[in-house]
Amino acid sequence: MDAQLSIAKKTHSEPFTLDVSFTVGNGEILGLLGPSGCGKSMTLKCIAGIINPDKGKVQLGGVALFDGEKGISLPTRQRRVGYLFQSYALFPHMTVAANICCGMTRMPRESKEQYRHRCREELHAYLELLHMEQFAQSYPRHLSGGQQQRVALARLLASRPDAILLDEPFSALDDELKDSIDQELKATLLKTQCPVVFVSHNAQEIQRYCSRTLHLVHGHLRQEGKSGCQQR
Ligand SMILES: Nc1ncnc2c1ncn2[C@@H]1O[C@H](COP(=O)(O)OP(=O)(O)OP(=O)(O)O)[C@@H](O)[C@H]1O
Repeated sequence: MDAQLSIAKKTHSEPFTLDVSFTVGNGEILGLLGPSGCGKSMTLKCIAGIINPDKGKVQLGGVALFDGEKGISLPTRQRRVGYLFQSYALFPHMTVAANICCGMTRMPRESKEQYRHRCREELHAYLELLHMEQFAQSYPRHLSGGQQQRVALARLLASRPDAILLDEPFSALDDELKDSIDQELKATLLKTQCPVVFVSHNAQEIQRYCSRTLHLVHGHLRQEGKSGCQQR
């Protein structure tokens, strides 16, 4: 995935400009690290199509999702980009299981019975991966912030997107839980063979997951460096 984004926004205090350019390979987890307000979420929103940059391009698998010069801007739903919002955006009237399964639109449909069987298997695998087995029939309003965050992550993975954008995916989880899901979740992300952008203000978290880190300061990339951990 290639992203070149340029955007200027008027805020209440001072104008904010974002100017970033980066490439993420298939099966690569790229870290985007920076303090609050530096433009991390705005970068992801431009890729997902929630806001349009003023200029630039976003290419995914040879398809132009956005091209300012050519006037291309695919609607969010056509981009096949899985975006884990900071607010989780779960469907309140659906159980945890239904929230996860409703994302499974790309599951092969050989027969109705096989499809159901595969959905059940995947649902179980994601619930187990994220330590949420006992909450399958719960509703989001009965879950803690950290539990809702894990459901949103499971739903994103279940949707088999072509690119994955994670905005502070562990902000609501305690350290013990983070440690216990770390390795398997990283392996799951790598197995998707998608480009993954992992946004955080926590350098240790980025180091654990990412092979490469971009540092964002006031909307501009400062430097690019190895984070010191092996990706595979
Ligand atoms: N829709 C918008 N219109 C105008 N300004 C915006 C808009 N969205 C964000 N901003 C401003 O752009 C800047 C970057 O915001 P962004 O949400 O990308 O920060 P962030 O790095 O993700 O921070 P955090 O870690 O706190 O979520 C901030 O100064 C913010 O006030």
